[in-house]
Amino acid sequence: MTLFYPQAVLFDLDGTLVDSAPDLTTAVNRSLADLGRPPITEAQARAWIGNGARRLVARALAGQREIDAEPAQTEAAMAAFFHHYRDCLVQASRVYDGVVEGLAQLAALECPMAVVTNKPGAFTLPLLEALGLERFFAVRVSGDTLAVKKPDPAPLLHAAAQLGVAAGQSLYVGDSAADRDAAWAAGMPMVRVPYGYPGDEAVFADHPAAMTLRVDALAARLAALGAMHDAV
Ligand SMILES: O=C(O)COP(=O)(O)O
Repeated sequence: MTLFYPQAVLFDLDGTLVDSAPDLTTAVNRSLADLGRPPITEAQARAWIGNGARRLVARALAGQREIDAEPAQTEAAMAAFFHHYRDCLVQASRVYDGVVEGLAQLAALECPMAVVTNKPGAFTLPLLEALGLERFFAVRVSGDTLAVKKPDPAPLLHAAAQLGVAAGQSLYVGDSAADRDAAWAAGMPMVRVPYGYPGDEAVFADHPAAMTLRVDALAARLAALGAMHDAV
């Protein structure tokens, strides 16, 4: 039997590397206020993040997760969101425990790493830079880098190709059903973090991810596996 040892590790951003829900809630609520609409709670935002900013804003306008069509004010609310989120991008957002340590250990193993997020590209690099994480990632794929976003597999396949590693030789680390479905469709093994914004827990209950691990625990396992590999 050959051990699976990933040649690259790809990471989701919101809910996996960074808890961005408080600042996303602030930006959404400032946008709703501009339109004279009532605010949402942070708990609602946590359940509605994961399919890109536009879907979050549309869900906030509709007041529910499941929506058949975008509410009429979505375009105006999105323009306001882009304005407001710039102002509060890193007020309360924080890196999850174990992330910096884990990324540093993977960097020391010379593991190529990428971020694959549904967040608009205008916010991805500024957020990573403000939190000191950008240095770890050779490749960043955002929600608007391609014409499609997760759960479509294309962003993961694009990131793996940019790193020069086959999808099946890469590992994706995420928190949501969109992450799980994108990884599955890309033929990429997935590790789920034990926190984040799963959104629809029922989906995970039916089809669990491969493993649930914090980023530091994942890095420690890969370091141990690598040492075993080298010893053979
Ligand atoms: O903007 C979002 O929906 C969050 O994006 P992510 O969880 O893919 O990082």
